[in-house]
Amino acid sequence: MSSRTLDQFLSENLDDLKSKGLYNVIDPLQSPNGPMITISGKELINLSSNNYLGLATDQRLIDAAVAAAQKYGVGAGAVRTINGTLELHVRLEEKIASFKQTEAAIAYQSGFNCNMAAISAVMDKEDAILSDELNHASIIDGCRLSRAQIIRFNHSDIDDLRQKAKEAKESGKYKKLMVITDGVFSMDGDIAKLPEIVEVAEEFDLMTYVDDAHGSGVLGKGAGTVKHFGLSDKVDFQIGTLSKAIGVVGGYVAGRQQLIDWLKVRSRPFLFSTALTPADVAACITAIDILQNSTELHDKLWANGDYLKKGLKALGFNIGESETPITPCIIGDEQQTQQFSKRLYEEGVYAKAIVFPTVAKGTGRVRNMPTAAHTTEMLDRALSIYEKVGKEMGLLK
Ligand SMILES: Cc1ncc(COP(=O)(O)O)c(C=O)c1O
Repeated sequence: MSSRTLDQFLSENLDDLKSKGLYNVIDPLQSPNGPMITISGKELINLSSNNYLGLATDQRLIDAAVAAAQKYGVGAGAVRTINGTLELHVRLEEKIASFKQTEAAIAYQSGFNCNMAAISAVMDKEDAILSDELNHASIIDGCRLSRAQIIRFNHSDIDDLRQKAKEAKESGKYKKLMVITDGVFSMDGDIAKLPEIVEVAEEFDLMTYVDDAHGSGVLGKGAGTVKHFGLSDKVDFQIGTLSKAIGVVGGYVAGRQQLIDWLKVRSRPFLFSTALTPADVAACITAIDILQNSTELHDKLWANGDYLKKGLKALGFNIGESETPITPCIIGDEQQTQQFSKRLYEEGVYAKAIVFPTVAKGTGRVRNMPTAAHTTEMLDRALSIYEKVGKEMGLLK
């Protein structure tokens, strides 16, 4: 018998979400998550995946995954510290460290897990964290879990960060201070002002933590935002995901050997959750190998990003201030944004509407994620659908 309290809680809250149009219905894919996808039998141009380089469907990764599953089986069998560490995990961590130009690295089961793990292994209730107000949910949850004081600074506002860092330092209330930022902000495609953030960190002795989920594989010729700015020896924690440009699943911290040694004995998802599967790990190693040996996919991604941006701008859409291939198409009104995304879908483009509370009220947008796997024909077709729907809805002249 189910609890009446639970039933009441769920009905009330589900009804509330549905009445506000905030209940997210999930459309399962009937195809791989490539540049074209199939949903409910309908073929669509996919502009909503984080598979930036097209590696999620790359045959070289698939072959590596199959070979690893045949050699090691489908599961790691235990947590890393019992006997779930296969030689493949060690190779992956060495590979990440060489990719990121750090002394060492540690891999986790997801990027989300990684932020929960790393922040709480180092920070505690006597500490404070300066966190960009637009940081990802996993950073926010990792900060909360650590029980440190969270001090939010205005998005990419270095004066605000400096002022708050100064106050925190001079208050004498905290043992350790850390500044955390995304490397690339996924809703607008803007890049964190890392050189200035590092300067403030040096001034007030802050640890530096950069979550480069959307910058790895994309900036710094693939090595990420920290490399893009030449700051590999200035950032303490370089976080990344293996699920976006790398195309598989997992997350990691790259940094100094001592930091990684500490995370291996103190970060709870490493100690208490089963290791990444052999197939995932082998595919990740192959992906990083590809990125280290060629910039072809990276260059294609940027070329496609520029092409889509120019096309949308020429049509008259507001594409914001993105500095990366992420291309928002800002509509404003929430309902109109939802309607726009729905019409794009009907015409053959899958581009999700992103509205409040994920972004500020009145800045609803359809977010486009071009990838290296899109062809010019696909992008041209998407642009002509944008034009048709934009005109039909009175969004374009
Ligand atoms: C900045 C940031 N960090 C972490 C994550 C979580 O990564 P994963 O999907 O690998 O768990 C995401 C994913 O959306 C992200 O955007």
